[in-house]
Amino acid sequence: MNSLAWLVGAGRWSTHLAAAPPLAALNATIFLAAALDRRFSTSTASATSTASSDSGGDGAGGSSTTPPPTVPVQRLQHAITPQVCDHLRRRGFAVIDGVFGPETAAALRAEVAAVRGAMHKNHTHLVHGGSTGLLEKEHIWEAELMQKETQELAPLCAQLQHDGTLRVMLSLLMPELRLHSQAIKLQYNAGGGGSFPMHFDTDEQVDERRVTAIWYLNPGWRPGDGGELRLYPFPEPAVDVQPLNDRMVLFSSAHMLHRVLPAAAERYCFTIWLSGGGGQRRAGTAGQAGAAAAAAREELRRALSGSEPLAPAAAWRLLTHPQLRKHAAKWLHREEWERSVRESHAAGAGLQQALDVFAAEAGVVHRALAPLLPALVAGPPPAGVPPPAWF
Ligand SMILES: O=C(O)CCC(=O)C(=O)O
Ligand SMILES: [Fe+2]
Repeated sequence: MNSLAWLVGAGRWSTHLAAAPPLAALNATIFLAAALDRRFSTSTASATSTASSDSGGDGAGGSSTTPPPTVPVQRLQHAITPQVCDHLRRRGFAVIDGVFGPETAAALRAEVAAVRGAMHKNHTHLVHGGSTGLLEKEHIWEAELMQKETQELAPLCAQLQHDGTLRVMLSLLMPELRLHSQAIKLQYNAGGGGSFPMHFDTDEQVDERRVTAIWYLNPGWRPGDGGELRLYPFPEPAVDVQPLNDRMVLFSSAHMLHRVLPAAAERYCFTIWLSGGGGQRRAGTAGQAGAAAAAAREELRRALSGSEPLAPAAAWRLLTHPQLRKHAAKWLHREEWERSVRESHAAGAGLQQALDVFAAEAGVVHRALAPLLPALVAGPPPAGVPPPAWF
């Protein structure tokens, strides 16, 4: 297969690194700390909606008296505002503080801690030349709430696994998401440098995950503890989200490149993935969609077949194209992508294989996108190039 066929091919990756679900996520990286910090203060200000007035306390490390019997899910009705959805739609992510209040956050944290004994290690999935390997991430433990025994250890999390309030609120304000189902995962990062390499949470051609919602449960978090979630809302610069207590972050599962920076301290969170469709999108229109996708691929092939660099506007139209932007983002951040792979796994043959997969993928993207790279490096996109759609 030539580079371009691989890149815009029929939805199967011959080479990729995946994080959370099998075959689901691709990995990569860069980031300019000072500029980003400034950008982040602006972006969080507009992304953040304070859902409660009693969220100021730090929850005192989970030492609350009586745990609340249920999660006050009605608070999500206030948390998911039109402003939050607007940010999510336009920028691909949104951050909301004080979602459930400190007591509930402490109780949720205690539940994740209670499930620790039933957790398994998280693995990076390496797909290379048709075979798949699993590479353990250091210090990262996870649990899905499949078993009754685990649900009994974490009743509030089990409530959230089934409660539809978040899904309904997002569906009301963003009907285009067509959300249909959800799944929860509890995560404990033991510190000691635990991190996630760059990845997407899904590939549109693999499943219908649309929105990732992560709640952080870290009352004592301080700068220096690490473990920030770094988002790469390409073509905008990266944004760091501190894993602060009772904070929820929402982002596009398929299009938001992200990673977790090495954590020096223990870190608790859980994730709800909201998925769409239930097959509705494919039913009936599969033929049309297939034809449209084939035409789009053909158009891309033509555009990228030359060897001359494209002018900035033409190049950026392609760089923000749904089929190319994720590769462009990873290529742009390739140094950090490689670093994140090294940071997330122990030295050894598995890490070497992951680095080989990284090098192969970065090389393919480099060759396939060659006419666009001068414009990408010179960035940002010129005025008039439409921003990419996130959902
Ligand atoms: O822990 C986080 O902040 C994000 C984890 C993550 O990216 C994942 O589970 O896919
Ligand atoms: Fe992720």
